Amino acid sequence: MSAISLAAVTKRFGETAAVDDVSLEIRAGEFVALLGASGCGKTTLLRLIAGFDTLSGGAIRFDGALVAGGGRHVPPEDRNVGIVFQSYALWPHMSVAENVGYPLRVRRLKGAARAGKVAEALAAVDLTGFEARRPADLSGGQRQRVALARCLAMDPAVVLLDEPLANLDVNLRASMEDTFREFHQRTGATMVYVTHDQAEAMAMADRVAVMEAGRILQVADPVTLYAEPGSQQVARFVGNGQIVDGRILRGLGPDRIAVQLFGSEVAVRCNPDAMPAAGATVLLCLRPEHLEPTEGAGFAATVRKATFKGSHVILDVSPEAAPETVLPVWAPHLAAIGSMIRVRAKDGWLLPSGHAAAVKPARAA
Ligand SMILES: Nc1ncnc2c1ncn2[C@@H]1O[C@H](COP(=O)(O)OP(=O)(O)OP(=O)(O)O)[C@@H](O)[C@H]1O
Repeated sequence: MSAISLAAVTKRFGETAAVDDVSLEIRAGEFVALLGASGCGKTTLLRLIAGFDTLSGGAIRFDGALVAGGGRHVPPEDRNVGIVFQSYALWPHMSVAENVGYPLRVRRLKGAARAGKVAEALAAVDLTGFEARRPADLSGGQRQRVALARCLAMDPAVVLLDEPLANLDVNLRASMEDTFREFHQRTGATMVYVTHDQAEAMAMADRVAVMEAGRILQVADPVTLYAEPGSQQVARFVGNGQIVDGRILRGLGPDRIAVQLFGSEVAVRCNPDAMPAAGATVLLCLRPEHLEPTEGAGFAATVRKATFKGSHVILDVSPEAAPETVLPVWAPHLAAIGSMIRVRAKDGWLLPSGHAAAVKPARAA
């Protein structure tokens, strides 16, 4: 395994900066997901790490050794990087065992040593017994596991994965997520995983880097990213957070603050270093599970839509105080469309605004 250091990495195609001044330290053995919408630059960044493209600026280091930048470009085959693509890239005329053994053959590993490594790699992805099959006689998930085994057989220090589950159906994706996690635990390889699917990134990665327009907006572990998004873009992209206006009433503690929301008072979490002053208008991120129907205090809202989800119901409601806003609410029961209910916000996250003034927590009465 190798630590990867990206320092002010930039890649321009003509006028477009596909990757724009990206700096990121990936620890040896870490599993990092690059997450973003189509065209945000994640594949380009992966290609730069692999060595398929040259940098326009910045530097890339593996374990402190410069592999790209400052006029230097170590070619892909000398970076000890394994790559798994969306399209599997298997040889159709070769058997499973030949496909997995091919890079070892190129490295001139022979006989029992090669066969041993192939068997070990196939066992790791649960494909023992499939050695003689051709790729055409495998399912999509099995083909992707062959591609993973081929990568594993090389003992790469770094594994790069470019949307490897994009061609698979929903059920297979879930079982492949387990396969990737096990692969990571087993090999201890440093992994960089490109995806536009936030659930996939959150399920597998140690840290997720959210990208937009060639830049990293935020990099954090999945729990922090979900609970404490640093910007509106991240809040919306991760977990479909709704952004609403509120007004600061008073501080409640080092990281809690009372906010007026649709005419009712709610206590929300906030960054202790970015407490806005009382009276300030702020933006809150609310997720469906932060909201619940209530008989008591809360804000009045009209039910626009009710969707049964099995374990729970999602009610789309519009607050009376902001009829154009639609908020999904996690509810235990269905409610009639058009009915008026009361909704309580039991949690929420105050989005950092960047120009905050301190507000003192209220004294205990
Ligand atoms: N070889 C190229 N020549 C010109 N522009 C390119 C080239 N490769 C990528 N781009 C542009 O750079 C930007 C980032 O592309 P990239 O493929 O890295 O995005 P992505 O986030 O991986 O998207 P997707 O998920 O659709 O693959 C896009 O605007 C794309 O059109």
